[in-house]
Amino acid sequence: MIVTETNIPEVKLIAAKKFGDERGFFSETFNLERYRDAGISMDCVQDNHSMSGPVGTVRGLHFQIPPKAQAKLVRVVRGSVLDVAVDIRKGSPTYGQHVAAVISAKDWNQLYIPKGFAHGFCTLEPDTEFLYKVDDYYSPEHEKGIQWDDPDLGIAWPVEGDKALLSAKDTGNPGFADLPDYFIYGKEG
Ligand SMILES: Cc1cn([C@H]2C[C@H](O)[C@@H](COP(=O)(O)OP(=O)(O)O[C@H]3O[C@@H](C)C(=O)[C@@H](O)[C@H]3O)O2)c(=O)[nH]c1=O
Repeated sequence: MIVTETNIPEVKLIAAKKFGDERGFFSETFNLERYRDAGISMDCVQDNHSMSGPVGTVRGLHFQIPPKAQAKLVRVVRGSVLDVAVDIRKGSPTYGQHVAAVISAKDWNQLYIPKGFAHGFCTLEPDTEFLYKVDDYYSPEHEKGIQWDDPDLGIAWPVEGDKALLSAKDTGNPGFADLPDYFIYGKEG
């Protein structure tokens, strides 16, 4: 496995090893010890799997607030997405900045998103299947969203605002300027 830093050092791109043979392939997609040694410390408690039919489906930007904040390790087993992580840690040198990376079944890559980041993605292919591990349980009371296409964030989404397919919930998310200081840099836990 190869771990690469991104423009926000705490967000990491991972290339998992894939062993191909005449049957198909084998891949370790998570290994507590090895990921920890690579600086990715996650006590995962839940695995999630979503499928998005149409190209241009947008899910996000989402996060859970403390004490139910979640780190996420995301990957794609069918299709591809533009995956986005926005730094929402007040006082962070990269506050308000984001990482955007194509995560795909073909590239077999993963993105590690620590606590203190809002996360979302836009599908680039039909029927994209998105898998992710999280290190705290789903808690609707702690769940928050930010407007995915807020111009303040400057995210180059691969879909026009009026063509994106969103959940009803995600059409009503507040803008970045209205975000309370849920996370303080250095105290994300
Ligand atoms: C996230 C989640 C949802 N659900 C339920 C609630 C709801 O009825 C249904 C669909 O939920 P949502 O519309 O919130 O699903 P979705 O928009 O896919 O939410 C996800 O988006 C991505 C970008 C993330 O980063 C995730 O953390 C999560 O917020 O699934 C769970 O039971 N457990 C979960 O962990």
